[in-house]
Amino acid sequence: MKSAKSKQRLNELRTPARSRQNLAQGDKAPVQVFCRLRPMQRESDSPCMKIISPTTVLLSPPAIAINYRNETKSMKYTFKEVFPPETNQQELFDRVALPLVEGLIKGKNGLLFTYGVTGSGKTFTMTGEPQNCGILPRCLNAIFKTINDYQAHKYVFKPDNMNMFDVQSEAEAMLERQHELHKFKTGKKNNSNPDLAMSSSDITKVGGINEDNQYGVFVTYIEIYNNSVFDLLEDGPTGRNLPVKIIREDAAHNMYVHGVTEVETKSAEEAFDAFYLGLKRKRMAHTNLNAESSRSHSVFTIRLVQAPVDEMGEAVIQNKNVLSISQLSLVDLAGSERTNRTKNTGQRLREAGNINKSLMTLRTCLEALRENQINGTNNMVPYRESKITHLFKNFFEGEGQVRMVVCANPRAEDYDETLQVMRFAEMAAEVEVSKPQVIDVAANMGLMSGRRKANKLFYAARDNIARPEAKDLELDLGLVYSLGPDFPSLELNSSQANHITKELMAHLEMRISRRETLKRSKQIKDERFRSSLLGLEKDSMEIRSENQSLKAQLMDSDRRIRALEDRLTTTENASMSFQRKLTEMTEYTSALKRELQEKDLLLNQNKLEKEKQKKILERKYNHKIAAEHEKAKEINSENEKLRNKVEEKENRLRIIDKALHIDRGDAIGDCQNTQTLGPQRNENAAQTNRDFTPGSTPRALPAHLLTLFSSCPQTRETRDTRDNRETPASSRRGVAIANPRHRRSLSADGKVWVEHAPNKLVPMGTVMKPNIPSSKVVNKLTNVKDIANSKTSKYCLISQEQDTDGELETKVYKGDVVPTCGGGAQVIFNDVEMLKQFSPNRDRRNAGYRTKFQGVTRPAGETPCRSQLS
Ligand SMILES: Nc1ncnc2c1ncn2[C@@H]1O[C@H](COP(=O)(O)OP(=O)(O)OP(=O)(O)O)[C@@H](O)[C@H]1O
Repeated sequence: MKSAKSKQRLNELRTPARSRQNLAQGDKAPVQVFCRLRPMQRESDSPCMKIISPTTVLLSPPAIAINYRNETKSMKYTFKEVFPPETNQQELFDRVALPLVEGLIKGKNGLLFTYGVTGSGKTFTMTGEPQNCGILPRCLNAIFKTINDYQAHKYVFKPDNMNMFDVQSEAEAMLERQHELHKFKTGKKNNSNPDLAMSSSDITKVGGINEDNQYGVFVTYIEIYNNSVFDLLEDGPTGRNLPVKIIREDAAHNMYVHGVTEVETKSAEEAFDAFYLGLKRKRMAHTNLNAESSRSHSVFTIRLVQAPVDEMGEAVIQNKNVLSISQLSLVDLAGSERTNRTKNTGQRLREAGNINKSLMTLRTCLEALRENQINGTNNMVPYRESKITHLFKNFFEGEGQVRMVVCANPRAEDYDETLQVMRFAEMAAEVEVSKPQVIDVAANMGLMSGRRKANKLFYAARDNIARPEAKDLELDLGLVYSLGPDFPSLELNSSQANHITKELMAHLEMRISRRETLKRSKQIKDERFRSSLLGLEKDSMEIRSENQSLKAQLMDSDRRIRALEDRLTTTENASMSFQRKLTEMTEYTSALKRELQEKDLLLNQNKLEKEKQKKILERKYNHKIAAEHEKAKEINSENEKLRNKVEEKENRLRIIDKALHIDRGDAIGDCQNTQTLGPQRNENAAQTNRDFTPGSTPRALPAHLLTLFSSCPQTRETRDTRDNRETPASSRRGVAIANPRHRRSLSADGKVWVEHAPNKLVPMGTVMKPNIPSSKVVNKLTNVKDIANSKTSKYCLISQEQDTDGELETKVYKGDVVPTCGGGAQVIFNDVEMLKQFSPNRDRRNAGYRTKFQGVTRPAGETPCRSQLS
């Protein structure tokens, strides 16, 4: 029951934005609008603004103004305060921002805008220049100078990512610090800009700090660009690649950027580091008006977390509900220039459109708010239409100090834009926001003030009490142990001074009772101290053992790290050597590739050359083949002619044969030689003549042999026989008759042969030729004497041809040489030997190098020629 009550009470103590309804009417304050005029750039420039009082400016339309005809009247605009061009940064800070810093320290929210045309000095006012810092660095310096002695250790306060904070114990915070230290060692970059450093004498210290609190400072830096929110402090990619953040409402209905990086900073320098890191990432675009014109709104927020220390004045109370969180948002708005004036196009135009739209929404929101406040209406204010208004909705709807510095460039060229700015400023100044309320959480919890100081003094006394010089030490222990006010005056100067005795008695009694109270209090404290000492001792022992185990872990980790480092070195060496090899191999491969390409090229060239040659040869051979075809045709026609002639001759021979049969007796009688022959021989001759059919031999003869026949000298009788079939018997005397008696073995008859081998023969190799012992070999029968002489009696013609299967066929035509009456000779062919040779591969059955005889005709009783294998 008690805990529920205390919880409720703690919830009440928190300082979220409260709704306006809960606040009294008197708790409102108008938005404070200041005006700062920047110096003129050129002396030749004519101004359109004049300061007529410390709070008023006069804006006069110059002749170049767009609305010159409509607005010829000069207008007065009143501000909380007007700062002339010569106002320095410190003055401005003191007047405008210092109260916000004071409010922040006291737990109040604050919002400060700089608003104005591009180049009017917004960034100069907010950030400033090197050695001439603006509001932002001065705020940071002032905050840290003020809270410096009262800062909590880092990570005691930890953002819970829902716009609130957790409170961690000292041990947890220490662990995180160690973790960070390790991270820092392994390469954290320093973004600090020394130019922002200020001499400590220039830094203002704010009063009114609650010394019984501990403080933590957190900064965020966001950019609103093209109506999207980007976290400028987020680790990772820069520029447009940053992820877009969304605005959300926390449990206390405060708006915040969800997932934004909140950096805890312990000094102004650390905060500058964060600021410069964000600044680096900020988009700066160039326009025709200003080479460094900011195209986005940037919001730098400082959140101050404070929590009361416990009753001992030492550690922060470990309860997130007692935290007080205040924030100061410093907003540098983008320039409010007209787009047509800046000559923007494309992306720039879109940016300018978004900038103008968001500023317009700001204006619309403020107008609607003012309308509601003046008329008591409850019209919807379109905060959500732009990110900037959505984010700061609480300042207008809830509570907080809102201030605006309107920056103005008094030159005439800026009149039109400045006029708009002035109107906006005038309107904004009429808007009221609720004053922030501060609740003293510690007082509500029953904690005495001065705890921290007492604790400090206690430690100082404890440290110094043992020293010899301690007796001279003046310790202000009054706050801690006091027996009340000093003794009253005890001088007894008369007997009627009883009242003095009474006073003394009363005083002494009071002191005695006070002493008793202090004694009791001391006893209680002693008890508590003892128990807490025990607790501490216990904690200390735990910490010691934990420390030892952590040390062991650390050593182990160190060992592992060293081993990993060794491995890494080895791997790196190996990797380098592989890299070298890889490079070599790559070079080698590329050399080989080059070689291959060259070879391919050569090959292709050769191929092309060959193709060319082939085509040339084809053309050549096609010509030749065509010529050969022509020749073959001619030969065929020649053959045809010869065949006709042969047929003609055959016919004649048949006629002769007939005639011979009819007039056999006469014919024999006409021939003298035949008279000596017996009837048997005549019969043989007749038989021979019968065997020798006119058609057989000539048909088997090749063409050139027919030529031989025709080339043989012919007798008148034969000519007559050919010419006249009915030639008388006496006239047929000269017809040569073959004598078959001379036919002997083809190889052993001992006769003289004429071996006619017209062509160069293919060496037969495996074939045994017939044995012809005495022969005369001729290639051409040009001389008749070769055959028509007394010795030669046999003729043999050897021819080689290819058969239809492409096999070599050797034919030996044999015949008897019979002298003719006219002194010539005729050959009577009576035998043909045909030798065919087959390749063993052609027919397995013929394997063994057999030679076949085909179509061999030979006279009876003769030994056939033998072919042998070689
Ligand atoms: N009060 C001043 N005193 C001296 N110089 C000033 C003052 N105000 C502005 N300037 C100078 O004017 C220039 C433009 O100022 P600044 O960049 O602050 O303009 P801006 O309004 O922020 O422009 P943008 O909207 O483009 O960001 C700067 O070089 C700055 O030094």
